[in-house]
Amino acid sequence: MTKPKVLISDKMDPNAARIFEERGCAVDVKPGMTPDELKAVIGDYDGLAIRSATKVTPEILDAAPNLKVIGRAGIGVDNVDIPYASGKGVVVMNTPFGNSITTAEHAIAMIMALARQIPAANARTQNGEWPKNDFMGVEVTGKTLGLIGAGNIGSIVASRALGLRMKVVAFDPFLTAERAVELGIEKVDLDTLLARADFITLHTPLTDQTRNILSAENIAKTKKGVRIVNCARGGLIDEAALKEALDSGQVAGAALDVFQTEPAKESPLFGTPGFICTPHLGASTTEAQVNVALQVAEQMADYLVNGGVTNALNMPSLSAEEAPKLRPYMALAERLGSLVGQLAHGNLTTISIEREGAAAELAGKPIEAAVLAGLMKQYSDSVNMVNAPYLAKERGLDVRSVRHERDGAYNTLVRVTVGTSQGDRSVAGTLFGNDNPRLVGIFGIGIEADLTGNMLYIVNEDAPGFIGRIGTLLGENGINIGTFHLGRRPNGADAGGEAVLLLSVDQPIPEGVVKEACALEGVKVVMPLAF
Ligand SMILES: NC(=O)c1ccc[n+]([C@@H]2O[C@H](COP(=O)([O-])OP(=O)(O)OC[C@H]3O[C@@H](n4cnc5c(N)ncnc54)[C@H](O)[C@@H]3O)[C@@H](O)[C@H]2O)c1
Ligand SMILES: O=C(O)CC[C@@H](O)C(=O)O
Repeated sequence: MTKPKVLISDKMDPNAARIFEERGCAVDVKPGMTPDELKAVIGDYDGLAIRSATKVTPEILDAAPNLKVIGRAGIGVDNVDIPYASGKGVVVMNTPFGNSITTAEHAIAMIMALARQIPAANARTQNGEWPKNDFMGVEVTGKTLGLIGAGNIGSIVASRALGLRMKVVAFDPFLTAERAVELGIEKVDLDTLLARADFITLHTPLTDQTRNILSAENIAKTKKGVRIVNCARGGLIDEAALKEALDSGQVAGAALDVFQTEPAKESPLFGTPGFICTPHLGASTTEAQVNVALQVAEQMADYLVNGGVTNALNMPSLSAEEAPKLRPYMALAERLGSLVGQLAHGNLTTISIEREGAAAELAGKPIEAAVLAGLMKQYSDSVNMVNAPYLAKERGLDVRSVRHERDGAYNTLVRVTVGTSQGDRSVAGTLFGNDNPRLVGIFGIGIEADLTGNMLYIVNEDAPGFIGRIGTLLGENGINIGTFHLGRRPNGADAGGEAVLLLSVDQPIPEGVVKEACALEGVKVVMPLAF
């Protein structure tokens, strides 16, 4: 088996390359490529490991037909076009905890640096000035810290600030009252935070809701002499408004690790009294970089080699332990999705995926994604488990997953039902011997078959002589029948009802033969299928 190929395109701790190699991937390390250079080589790779410098744009993704996974050694993935990657079926992962402590410590360092004006005092002292009277600081003890965003990093900042005997108030719409109590902080609305905080620190992602959360208007609501820290993302603060507020004294100090435009080689803020900055160093400690490099390489290799999914932003998680158990179910689910997609006519509006018996004990999302991949392949060639749920959503398909506790006739069963403008259509399958996907029902008719290769689905009046007629027709056209499966409606009835015939054949069935089969006496439906 050829090894999956991974490209590390940003500066990353060497442990990443070591782990990739140990886990069975071939790895190239090429930090600092231009977008054109990356575009020229990305087609060769199955995985791309990045930090923040590489921008994964639609143009790069279009040039990457083999790419299966992008791994961000860090938290923020704003340098990856995730919707576009999802549309291309590429998994995007990050390492959400590896650098949180380090970044929280950077925020605390910024708070202390602002409180005691350490950078300016350092520069002037080293300049030989000894400016002892110019740097009157403030204590942080007893002061109020306003956290905007109390997730991983925000809550670590809170714990350190409480250790420094600060009071902590937090604005975060997703912070529960219980979690606030657990953290020892007070949950408040944004205006209250702005009015009460002596120091404000930002720890949210950059979203439409958080962009310019510290706007001119909101900065005007702060306590006069507030000090502001941003170690999250540029764009959370209106930099022009911050400059004005520093000049007017509304804001006594501001410390930015991140800027609206990076690298920030120039800014009106540079040189402003009370302003300090670092070049996006929040995650830059040896410990954090080893953590994120190890994690990203482990996660990506796990996906490329074993199919395990951890910390993906566009796909449900799946442990390397679960992956082998789920693999035969994925094959079953994809074939059922494909079958129902090929058989159902009319406008598909809903799809329900039911799991019974052993299947009910497994993670539902990957099975759902595999059914959708099988179904959506009828509409597009480039569908896989990653992009199928997005494509289904785009088409307005209402997807439901149902887990039944009850025991049925099979010890494991997956049933897929699509709602169409012509009514519901349902197919069901099981695993034989734990890993052999097998169809056990079409549209309520019990029929057992492997879903494989080229097949022919026929519904006919259940009357003597039909099997001979279809056999003769295929034989006369040189088409060899591999397997032959029969079922009748209603299940267990005698002759005279409706029969279903599912044949596997050794070659695709020409259209002319399909037409001739349609013309046979008693035939209601003939459909060639392919798996
Ligand atoms: N400077 C660096 O080098 C560096 C390093 C790591 C992370 N980061 C950045 O730090 C930020 C926080 O990371 P994290 O790991 O704590 O993320 P997280 O997802 O754990 O926490 C983010 C928090 O923001 C909250 N939030 C979302 N929208 C909000 C809104 N409109 N108002 C208030 N709160 C809102 C969420 O509820 C969540 O609790 C991210 O932007 C990340 O990219 C920067
Ligand atoms: O990789 C870095 O140096 C920055 C990482 C940081 O911005 C993140 O979001 O994890």
